[in-house]
Amino acid sequence: MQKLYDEVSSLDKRCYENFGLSEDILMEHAADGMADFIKSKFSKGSSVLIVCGSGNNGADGIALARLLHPDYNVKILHLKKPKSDMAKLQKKRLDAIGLKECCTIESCDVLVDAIVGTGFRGEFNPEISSVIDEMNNSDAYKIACDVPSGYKFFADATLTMGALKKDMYLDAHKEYVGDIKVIDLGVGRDIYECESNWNLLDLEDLNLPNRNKKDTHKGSYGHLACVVGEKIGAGVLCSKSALRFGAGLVSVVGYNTTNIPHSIMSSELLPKTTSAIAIGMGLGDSYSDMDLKSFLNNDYPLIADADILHMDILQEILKRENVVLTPHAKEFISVLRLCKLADISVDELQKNRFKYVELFCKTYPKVTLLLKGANVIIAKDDKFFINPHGSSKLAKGGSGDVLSGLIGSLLAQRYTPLEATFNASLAHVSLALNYTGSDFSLTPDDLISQIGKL
Ligand SMILES: NC(=O)C1=CN([C@@H]2O[C@H](COP(=O)(O)OP(=O)(O)OC[C@H]3O[C@@H](n4cnc5c(N)ncnc54)[C@H](O)[C@@H]3O)[C@@H](O)[C@H]2O)[C@H](O)CC1
Ligand SMILES: [K+]
Repeated sequence: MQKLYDEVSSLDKRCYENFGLSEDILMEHAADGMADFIKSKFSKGSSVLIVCGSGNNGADGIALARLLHPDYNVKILHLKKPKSDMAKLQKKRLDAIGLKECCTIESCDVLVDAIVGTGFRGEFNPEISSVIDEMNNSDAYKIACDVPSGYKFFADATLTMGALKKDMYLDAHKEYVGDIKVIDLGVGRDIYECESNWNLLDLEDLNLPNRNKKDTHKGSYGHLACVVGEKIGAGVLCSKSALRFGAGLVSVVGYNTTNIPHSIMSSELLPKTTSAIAIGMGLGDSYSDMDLKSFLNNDYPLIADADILHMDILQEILKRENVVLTPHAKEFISVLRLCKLADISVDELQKNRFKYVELFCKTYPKVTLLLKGANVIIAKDDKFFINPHGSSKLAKGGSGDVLSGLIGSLLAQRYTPLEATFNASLAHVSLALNYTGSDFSLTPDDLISQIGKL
């Protein structure tokens, strides 16, 4: 797990004040980290074009040019005259060793975007936009210094300074960042970083269910009751995934339980041995609120997904102690509307995913939320996690039902709601990563059949 930050200038300040490391020292380490990265990937003599802006992001780029010259065929393009004190200082140092400047985006092996970093505001003017378009059309290996400029530069790798920035994990930014690597700035990351409520999940954080105890039986692993309605297929996918992920027993529950697999049980009412409930997937609108209340008149841990996220009964669900909500963007705006927290468009949500998740969690601190997306957000109270390992392979009907089953299974096996949710989410993305077929071909059944190989 790695920490994520809204901003790192306060962390830089700690370096100046607590460790006697000046801005200059931090910048030299930033440039050195980028130089090491390039040296590890490209042999001496490779051509490197560095495009610089006028602030400290540009200054990082100018320092990089000095460190690579003359072993590499370095060219520098100043889009604007150096303006910040550090950019002026770095330019003076570079001028002292003499380096060719160029004025167009020439063909090169490595192209470094040091136009703007965290100081970017507003929009680019057409001139800079067209340079970035040219850079994007280059065949070079593309490196973003700190962050891709304005999230318009398509990087193969983003070399980010000091610590991970939350903004890099906004869904829309996933196209631009490429592989992300943190560069240490003169002190180890553990020393540079301070507390943060936001964390990035690593695949290694996955904690799978275990069967280490020998004297057990199916009841030891819980019983998930999956309340199904009109579209039975969704409930079946959820149930099959839950059973495969270790729940001792799984039942589909409701009025429509025909044609279900032999391994799944069925009943009209909640089974007595129920230890967790999954509700919402394929529910349709055939149940009255009274019917639904009969499934909710208990305090079992519960995962709510899909159709139920649009229903008034959600208010009742949110009062429960151990509840997990797994909306996608459209469902989350419905949840926010039902809760009278915000009436917003999907677009507004996607631009401000972190803010609206924080708003929801502040109002419902007992609820665990998983907001689906290119980068999944998992949150409870003041703890926030981003799972960035999902891929477009998962963009298919039924993937979410499998995820609900994984969460429900862990809830039934008595993981806490937060643990159940982030472990299920990590398992879900791992299933897609492990799938060896073509990207477009993954089906929910493929996901379920991979569970046994985790
Ligand atoms: N710990 C760290 O992350 C460190 C980061 N470093 C680098 O410093 C930059 C941030 O530098 P700063 O000077 O604050 O800002 P920028 O260079 O990103 O941008 C300011 C620069 O850009 C111009 N500008 C702003 N908006 C626009 C716009 N819409 N169009 C055109 N130009 C724009 C503005 O006029 C300024 O001139 C960080 O990203 C790192 O790369 C340090 O190296 C040390 C530690
Ligand atoms: K940049």
